[in-house]
Amino acid sequence: MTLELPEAQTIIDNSDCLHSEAEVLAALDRMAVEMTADLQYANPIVYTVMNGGLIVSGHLLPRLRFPLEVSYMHATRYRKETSGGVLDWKVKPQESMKGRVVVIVDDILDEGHTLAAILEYCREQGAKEVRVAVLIDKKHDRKAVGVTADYVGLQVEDRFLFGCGMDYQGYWRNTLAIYAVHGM
Ligand SMILES: O=P(O)(O)OC[C@H]1O[C@H](OP(=O)(O)OP(=O)(O)O)[C@H](O)[C@@H]1O
Ligand code: HPA
Repeated sequence: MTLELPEAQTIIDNSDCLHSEAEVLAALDRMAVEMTADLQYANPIVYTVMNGGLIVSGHLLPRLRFPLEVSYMHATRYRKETSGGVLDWKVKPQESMKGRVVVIVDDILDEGHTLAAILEYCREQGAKEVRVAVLIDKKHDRKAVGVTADYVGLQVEDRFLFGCGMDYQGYWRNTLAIYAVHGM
């Protein structure tokens, strides 16, 4: 369902800004330093998990000043809802990852079911190593067993977030700052 414009505007006007644009950019700088130290000689394929990973990748990739290939996959389980359901693979990776170092970039590690399925897929496909970079790791104890990220920009409280790739009812992926929906 598409929101009426006033409603979409009210959502952001009433939200709580948890991390400013400057804080997000500083977090991306830190992630890039760590990733460069670990991966500059690894010749990785870096996959953006669409749609949420789009903004993070757009800012992170130019900070990785070493040779790498770029691709994407699309897996979704929240759609326009605030709780996740069954994972729907819309686009699986198209190229061979056999023997390669694979880096997965996403906006958020929440309950971890999306990443669990992606990690399983990459290992089945013969990736030599899989590293995970997320801007946000949400703080709670409902994580899928064994799912962690190697590079994390910000630890954020357990609220429903939007901005920097994350949507609320399909809107507001297009900010750099991170917001929490009022009352959620
Ligand atoms: O850790 P989890 O609880 O599995 O949630 C994290 C996933 O949820 C979001 O994707 P979503 O399903 O909303 O798809 P979208 O990015 O296309 O909106 C986000 O971009 C992550 O990929
Ligand atoms: O808090 C969230 N906000 C938006 N999308 C999400 N996908 C998982 N968790 C979230």
